[in-house]
Amino acid sequence: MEVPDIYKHRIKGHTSTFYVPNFITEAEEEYLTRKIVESSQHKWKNLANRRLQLWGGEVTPNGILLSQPMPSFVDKYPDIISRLRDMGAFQNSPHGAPNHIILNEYLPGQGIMPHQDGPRYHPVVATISLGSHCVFHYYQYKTEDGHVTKEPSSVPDGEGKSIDSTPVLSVLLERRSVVISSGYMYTDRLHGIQEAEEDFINCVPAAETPMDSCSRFGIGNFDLLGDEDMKQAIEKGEPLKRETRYSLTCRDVGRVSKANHLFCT
Ligand SMILES: O=C(O)CCC(=O)C(=O)O
Ligand SMILES: [Fe+2]
Repeated sequence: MEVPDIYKHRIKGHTSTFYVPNFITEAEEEYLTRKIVESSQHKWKNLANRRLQLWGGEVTPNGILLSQPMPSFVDKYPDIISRLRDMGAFQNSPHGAPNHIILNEYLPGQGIMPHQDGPRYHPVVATISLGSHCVFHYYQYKTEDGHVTKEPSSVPDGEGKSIDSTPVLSVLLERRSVVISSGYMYTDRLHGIQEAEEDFINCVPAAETPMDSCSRFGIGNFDLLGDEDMKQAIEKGEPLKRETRYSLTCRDVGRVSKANHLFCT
């Protein structure tokens, strides 16, 4: 499979966010999904509204990865790790490629609250979607006087800050796609997925909405979408029904410990 060049896939108006449709093939999606569905129950961690698995090891509260081998279905077939490395998604990260993956499972109706992934990771995350689309929203904090922040880094660490409920960017994540969030989108913005069984993409062309002049239909990546049927459904204003979705959120942890020897790489 030809490796995509990340810079061709930048979301207009957002210098540090990239969207690549069909990052993995249908056969790879089917294989990966089967491996996930067949994985043993004890690998899952159950949260209140979704469950997840950690691949590549656990990260300590101090931000050290207690490294474990990745499953072969992310570094042999399909070799997602090398594909991400080769496309340049992690070109400035300590290892040039992800060494840790959080797999999330969402049933229709499940989502994730707006949050930041925090300083334990190098500020880039590549999120691959399997099985279903979803709509990924990025948000900004309000300042203490209630206004939104204009400049990246103008608000310190987000704890306790209130969040502006109007997204700064919404991205439709098709199944088999990857979205890459880096730079200020990682360090200064939040991201989340609303709890919904179907998604209604706003059909008002953004030229008529003041929020973001670069987005069409309320999403910033309409022009980058790969699935013509989905584009037509959006143009017709049809709701997009969610199925069970698996997300592979790939990250690079700078500090790694193997076999109980702590060292920095
Ligand atoms: O599932 C997703 O697409 C996002 C998950 C996420 O934000 C996270 O695991 O930190
Ligand atoms: Fe996250």
